[in-house]
Amino acid sequence: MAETANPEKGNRKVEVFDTEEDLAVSLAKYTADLSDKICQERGAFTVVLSGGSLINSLRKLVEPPYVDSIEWGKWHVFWVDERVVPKDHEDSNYKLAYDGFLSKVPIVPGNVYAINDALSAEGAADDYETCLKHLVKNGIIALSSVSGYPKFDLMLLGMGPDGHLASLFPGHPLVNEKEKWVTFIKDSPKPPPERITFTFPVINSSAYNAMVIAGAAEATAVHLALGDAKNSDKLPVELLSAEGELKFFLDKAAASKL
Ligand SMILES: O=C1O[C@H](COP(=O)(O)O)[C@@H](O)[C@H](O)[C@H]1O
Repeated sequence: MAETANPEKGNRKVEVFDTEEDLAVSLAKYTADLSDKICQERGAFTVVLSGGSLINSLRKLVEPPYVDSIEWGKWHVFWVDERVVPKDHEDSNYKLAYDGFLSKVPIVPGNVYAINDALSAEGAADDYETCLKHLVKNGIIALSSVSGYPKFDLMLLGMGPDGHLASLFPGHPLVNEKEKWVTFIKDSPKPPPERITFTFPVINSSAYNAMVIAGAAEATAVHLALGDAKNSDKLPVELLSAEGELKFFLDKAAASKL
């Protein structure tokens, strides 16, 4: 059973689920409904994944009815951040998503855009940005008429207990990057240190952003992001928005300090 915490604020919605299982069920329906709508509207669905616990929360998508009903052939899959490690490394967000999700659904392999793991962090970020520019040019990724940045259809995001999202960490200058679409970090406070990440202007230009948070470890950051606290140094999660809709999927533990 879900309840809506904090009434709507702008285009932000917050739903709290009794259990992480209920959350996963609702997240699958939300993603499948958007996939249906957007595949019909534009013939392609650009989905951005994060790493971490998010992938496990997508587990209902690889089961009936969704495994059979979603137009997987129209999906184009990206990563909001990636660790600069080989694709078969335990720390790879690609490997996590492939093992837990992508290998279980008929997405076209050529529509899965992993980073080039043969490059340095800087090279991989530039290469990924070039790939995005090419896909904007040929109309697979939309371009926001509001911001001028790429407008992905749906980003499925997670948050760490410190309030970071993607590889944008509290107090790190990358949080303020406005020029690049994709940038790199070599001193990530969370290992591994070398990563690439979408920047906030790209993340916040997304049509739909789903922020998925389960567990008590994140409750303080959730409270700062969604509660009435007035903190001057904003956490990355507090800077999150979306052009269309930003929806928080929380379990009771994550929402326990609201
Ligand atoms: O390092 C990362 O952490 C965040 C949060 O992960 P979680 O396990 O606490 O949900 C993740 O969203 C990001 O993609 C990943 O690289």
